[in-house]
Amino acid sequence: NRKWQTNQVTYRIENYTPDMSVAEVDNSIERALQVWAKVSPLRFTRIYSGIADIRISFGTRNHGDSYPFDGPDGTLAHAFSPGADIGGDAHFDDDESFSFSSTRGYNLFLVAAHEFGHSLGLSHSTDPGALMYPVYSYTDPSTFSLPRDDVNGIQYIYG
Ligand SMILES: CC(C)C[C@H](C(=O)NO)C(=O)N[C@@H](CC(=O)O)C(=O)NCc1ccccc1
Ligand SMILES: [Zn+2]
Repeated sequence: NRKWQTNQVTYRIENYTPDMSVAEVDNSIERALQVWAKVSPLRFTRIYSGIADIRISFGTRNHGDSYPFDGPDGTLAHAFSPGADIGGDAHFDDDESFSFSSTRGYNLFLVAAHEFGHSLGLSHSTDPGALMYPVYSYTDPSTFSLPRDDVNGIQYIYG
């Protein structure tokens, strides 16, 4: 697992899903990054042009990397561990239905928080209660608190 060599990490939202409003996507992404900022020295800055460390995009099937998505369900998203170019980037499968507040479809905040764990250098956890557990399970975003296993994981990498 690589790591970012600076605590200042930039991100750019490159496109949007039709499932939610722009404001809801922005808010979900920002809150998902704050989950990790809160328990680490990492600080995230949004940029609107140029090359960001974490490039966030929605796509289906072949979407520009060697890991095509698989249509509805199955893989929901993937992200690359820290590094240049595709390193750190998070891609969301737009054949999924993403949601903001309802439990319909997959909650974008939760999926993004999991993906950004990968973008920061975390792999999957074997702890079923962890955010980095391989399989999505809904928890109320308004009461979400990062599980201890994930806190330990990020603090092991970034101190
Ligand atoms: C092998 C990878 C590419 C599978 C992929 C993933 O882990 N992405 O980070 C993924 O979409 N996993 C599904 C589960 C699966 O494919 O069996 C998932 O629910 N990931 C999103 C997730 C997982 C845990 C908490 C929140 C969100
Ligand atoms: Zn994952």
